[in-house]
Amino acid sequence: MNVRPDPAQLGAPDDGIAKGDLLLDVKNVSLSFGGVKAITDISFDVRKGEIRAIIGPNGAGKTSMLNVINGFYTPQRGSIVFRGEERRAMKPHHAVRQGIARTFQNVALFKGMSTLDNIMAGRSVKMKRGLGWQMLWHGPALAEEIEHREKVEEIIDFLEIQHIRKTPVGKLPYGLQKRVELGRALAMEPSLLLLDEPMAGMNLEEKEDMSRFIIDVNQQRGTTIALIEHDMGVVMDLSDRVVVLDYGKKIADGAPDAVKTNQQVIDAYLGVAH
Ligand SMILES: Nc1ncnc2c1ncn2[C@@H]1O[C@H](COP(=O)(O)OP(=O)(O)OP(=O)(O)O)[C@@H](O)[C@H]1O
Repeated sequence: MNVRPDPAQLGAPDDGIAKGDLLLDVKNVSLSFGGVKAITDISFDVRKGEIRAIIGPNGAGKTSMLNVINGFYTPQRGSIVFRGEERRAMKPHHAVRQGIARTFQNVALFKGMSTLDNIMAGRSVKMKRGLGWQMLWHGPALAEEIEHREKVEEIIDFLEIQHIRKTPVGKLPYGLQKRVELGRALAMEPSLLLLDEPMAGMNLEEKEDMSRFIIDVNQQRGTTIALIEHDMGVVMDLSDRVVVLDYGKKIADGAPDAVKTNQQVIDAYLGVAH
C-alpha cells in the first residue's frame, strides 16, 4: 500500500503573500504578431491560493497570455506585477526563479529519460551547486543532491507514479506523461503554476485523475494555479474564478456560475458574429 506523504512535509512555497492577497496582476496587456492582435488591453489578477481558469474559443489569446505571464513573450503594452514586482519583459528562466512554472499544451519532456530524471531536471533550478562544485567539493554537492532527491521522491509519491519512476517517459501513456510533466513543474516549488490544457487528449478516467491531482496540488501544497482548459465541465468544477477571452479581448471575469450564464460568453462559444 502506498502511504501518501504528510502535506506539512511537502514544502509548500512560502512567498510571504497571505492567502487571498494579490499574487499576479496583469495590467492592460496588449500583444500583436505583425498585424495580428493576439491580446488587446487585457487586465485580470490571480490571488494567492486560488485556481484561476483562462478560457475562450480557439484563437482567443489564451496561450499568448500564458506566454506573456511566464516571460516568453514581451507585450507591446501593459505590464505584469508578480509578487509585488512590476515588469514588462522577463526571460523565462527568470520567471522560473521568481516562482512561475508551467506545463505545455503538448507535453514537453525529455522522452528518452526516465520519470525520475525528468522530475530531477525540473529540480535543477533549485540547485545551488553546479558541476564545478561537484568536482571540487564532492561532499557538499552530494549532500545537496540527496536533499533534492528526497524532494523529488516526495513528488513521485504525491503523484502516485512510483511504479514508473525508472520508465523512459516516451514509453508512457499520454495521461501519465502529463502527470510527469506536472511533477517536473512541481519540482520547481512554484508560487504560481501555469497549466496549459492539462486535460487535452485525455480519456475520462485520466481527466478525473488529473483533476484530483490539480485539486491536491492546490489544497495540500498550497500552490496557486492558473490554467487554460477547453473541457467546460472540468473548468467549472475546478476553478474559483474564471476569466473569459474572445478574439484577444476579455469578455467576462468572475465565479464559474456567473460566467456560465453570461450571454456574451454563451455567444462567443456559439460563434455568434460580432
Ligand atoms: N507566434 C505567433 N505568430 C503569429 N500569430 C500568432 C502567434 N501565436 C499566436 N498567434 C495568433 O494569435 C491569436 C491568439 O492565439 P493563441 O494561441 O494565443 O490562442 P488560444 O486561445 O490559445 O487558442 P487555442 O485554444 O486554439 O490554443 C491567434 O490568431 C493566433 O493565430
